[in-house]
Amino acid sequence: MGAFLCRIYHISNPPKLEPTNHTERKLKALRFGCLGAAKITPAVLVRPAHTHSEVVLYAVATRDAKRAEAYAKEHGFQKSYGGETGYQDLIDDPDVDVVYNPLPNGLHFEWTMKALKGGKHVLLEKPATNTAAEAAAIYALAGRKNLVVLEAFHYRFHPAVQRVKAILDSGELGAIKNISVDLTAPEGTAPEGDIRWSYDLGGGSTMDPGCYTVNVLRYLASSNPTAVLTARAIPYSPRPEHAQVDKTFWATLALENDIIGELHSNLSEPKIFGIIPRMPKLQARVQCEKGSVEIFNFLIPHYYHYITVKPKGKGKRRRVEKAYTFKGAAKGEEWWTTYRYQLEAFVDKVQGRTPQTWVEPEDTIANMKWVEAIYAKDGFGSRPASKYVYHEDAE
Ligand SMILES: NC(=O)C1=CN([C@@H]2O[C@H](COP(=O)(O)OP(=O)(O)OC[C@H]3O[C@@H](n4cnc5c(N)ncnc54)[C@H](OP(=O)(O)O)[C@@H]3O)[C@@H](O)[C@H]2O)C=CC1
Ligand SMILES: O=C1OC[C@@H](O)[C@H](O)[C@H]1O
Repeated sequence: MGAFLCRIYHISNPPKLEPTNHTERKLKALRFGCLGAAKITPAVLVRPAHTHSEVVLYAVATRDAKRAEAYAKEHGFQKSYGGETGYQDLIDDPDVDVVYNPLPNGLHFEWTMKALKGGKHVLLEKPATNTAAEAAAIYALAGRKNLVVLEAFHYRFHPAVQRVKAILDSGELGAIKNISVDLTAPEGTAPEGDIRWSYDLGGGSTMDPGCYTVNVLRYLASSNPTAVLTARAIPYSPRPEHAQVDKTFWATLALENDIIGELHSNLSEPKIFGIIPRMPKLQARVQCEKGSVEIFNFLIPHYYHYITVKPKGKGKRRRVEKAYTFKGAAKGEEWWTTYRYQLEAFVDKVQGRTPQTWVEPEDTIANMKWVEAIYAKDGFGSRPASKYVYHEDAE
């Protein structure tokens, strides 16, 4: 219980670097510029930056200049840009090394392409884009310009989910037969007007929690789907503007090596009897020939998680594991969040070091491909492709 409370405390109040280190880090640190005043930025970038000696919270840009100033002051960014040209002004700032892009999904493509065009590395929120073709175009440009782009599937950087994969890869449980993933959020988590309910901005359950279910399925299976066997979704509301915005979806996929994947996400799980909020579901379960492994809370395991391994056979015993840090030399602390581990890897990659793990371009592109395939099967259709056109001669 003490360890749990200590971890929770440090997640919200990470120990800040000493002032001497703060001064030193200006020498070789990466200056981050952040697009928009998104709710997720403090967790993904601001708090992790406080404990990373090579990260400077340099600038933030929002569509409103006053809000940009206030946000910069509140979160410790040195500079702010605002108004209609704010995002582009931030990209054009020669002192920005890295752009963090947590804009609505439908704007990821345009602003990532613009940031790359401006010569910046990009930490890009999930899902990378609205379509697989857009994700491919981003990585093609990044490759040509020798810049780093990472789709922020933060959970992949934490030791917990890597431990589950290591158990599967060890062969202890034999071949994988079935993987089922559930990711749900209680009603009210995404209120009316939230970007997640806008088709034009790339919203919907399959795009939001759903993109993680596709990702963890592919990650644990170490293979890609071959077909979407079934898919069903329910719209957010009966209003015409929500006809293609899924509140919840279920899908069954066939994967290479005879694996079946069962995915479900709900962005607005109704209250029990209309009054009692439901607990979020955050599980991935893997059935294998010789047993099973399940992780509770693969998404944000830094708060709390457990991995239950049930090997089949005489004398084999069920065991429960936890992994807040890596065994061996890899960096980390009990209280490091998924986002902190992710920032470590991202900075390592940009600085030319080998990150502990990475989400490769093909992985991101394949994830978008299968998100789109689910939308094709359930009839909701892919989110609209961006109207932004990148001109090669503009490089
Ligand atoms: N990694 C993770 O754990 C999580 C990732 N995410 C991802 O991060 C992204 C942001 O999510 P979230 O923090 O909830 O988003 P918010 O709605 O809080 O922020 C989105 C930002 O986008 C900017 N924006 C620009 N154009 C528009 C527009 N037309 N409509 C609305 N906003 C606009 C706004 O910036 P401005 O201030 O300039 O007005 C706003 O601050 C999404 O891609 C989401 O999938 C979200 C939650 C968790
Ligand atoms: O990235 C995310 O993680 C948790 C979800 O509940 C949230 O909607 C999503 O954007």
